[in-house]
Amino acid sequence: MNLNRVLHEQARNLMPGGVSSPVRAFKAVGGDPIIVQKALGSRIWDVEGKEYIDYLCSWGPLILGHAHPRVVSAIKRQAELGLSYGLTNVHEIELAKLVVELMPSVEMVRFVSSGTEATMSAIRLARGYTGRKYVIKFDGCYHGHVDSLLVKAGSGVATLAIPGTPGIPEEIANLTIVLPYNNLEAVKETFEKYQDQIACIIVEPVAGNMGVVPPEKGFLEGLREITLKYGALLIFDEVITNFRLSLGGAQEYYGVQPDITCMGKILGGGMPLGAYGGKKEIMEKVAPEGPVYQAGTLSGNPLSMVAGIETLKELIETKPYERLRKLTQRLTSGISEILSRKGIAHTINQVESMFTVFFTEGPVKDYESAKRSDLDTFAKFFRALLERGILFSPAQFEAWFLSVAHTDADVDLTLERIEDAVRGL
Ligand SMILES: NCC(=O)CCC(=O)O
Repeated sequence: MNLNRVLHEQARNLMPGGVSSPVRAFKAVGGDPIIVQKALGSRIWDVEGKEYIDYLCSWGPLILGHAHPRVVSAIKRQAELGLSYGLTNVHEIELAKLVVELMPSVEMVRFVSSGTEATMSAIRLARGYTGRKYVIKFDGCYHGHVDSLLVKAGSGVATLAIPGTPGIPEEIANLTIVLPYNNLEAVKETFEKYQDQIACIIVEPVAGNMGVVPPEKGFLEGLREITLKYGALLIFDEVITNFRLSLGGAQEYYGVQPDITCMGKILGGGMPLGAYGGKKEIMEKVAPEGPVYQAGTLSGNPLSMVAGIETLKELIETKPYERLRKLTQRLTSGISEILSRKGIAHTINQVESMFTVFFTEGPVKDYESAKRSDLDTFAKFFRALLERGILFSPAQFEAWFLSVAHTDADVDLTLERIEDAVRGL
């Protein structure tokens, strides 16, 4: 019997669904989830020794590919010097400096251990700073598993079609107002109704959790304008987009500056790391400088810090963005060509090195249109590719990622295998 299946069965007795995060169970696409043995560069191997070209890239952090030598040796060096101090270390100062230099709107930053912690803390800070309680989020956006942000969320919640999550009291969910993405009119109407009761808007500047959905022209600018008008804060959840679209994230890419930015994924170079940051005036409200409390035993962990520092330095020194965009473009146009030839309805949304294949005519501009994708075709496509050694997100409402380790030859091989896979669809 397949070792992946044997181990998954064991795991299911020990961990809910046999996983530490729901999407890893491959529930929406059927078939056995793979159990990983190792990974290097653009490749990942399961416990059977089967090799895959990896476009999941750990859900986004691995822009340098798996086990990049520069990052790995920094972690090894640091490990000899201690794994955690629970006190400030010099690497925090260095990474904070890099973040402040690179992200246009960030003057001060607080490190945490995950993207979820970053968004949870950012919301608290926005409420503490404004003294208001309502939060606006967008349908199909996902900001981690924070109570008040898990309302009509994308990512795994959308994938498993969970309408709402038990365990979140109505009183808390009621403080979150959910609006359609790319719909400024709805935002305006909501502010007219709630006026000065809205603490903040939180938004993925490029949605990545209903599949990739770019902001329409004027959407982010409009959010900036409205929040300024009503004295609410604008929070960009850049956990996926930071250092992915450009060195300065989506805020640099689109030229719109939020008040608070949530970071993660690439920031930690594959180690657990999140952060939130923004203008000094706002960040100085965070304890111990100010009254808004937030803490963490492992926050600023030296292993995560050095992994983040080396990742950012590598990106600064090599500026891989144009090459990544072109390589991704070659992959997406190749996929589109193959699907068109086969007469399979599809739309591919790409922003730089992240993209999603939707099985619908499109355009896909919000969660309503993303949901038109034929999930049955998606599942078949996923399984056919997995069988042929191509791994991407086992969920429609996520992104594919390329890394600097992916080569032209990888893309050629991927297209060849996709061509073969769709023959059977
Ligand atoms: N884009 C969503 C994620 O990266 C989360 C992955 C997970 O739920 O494990």
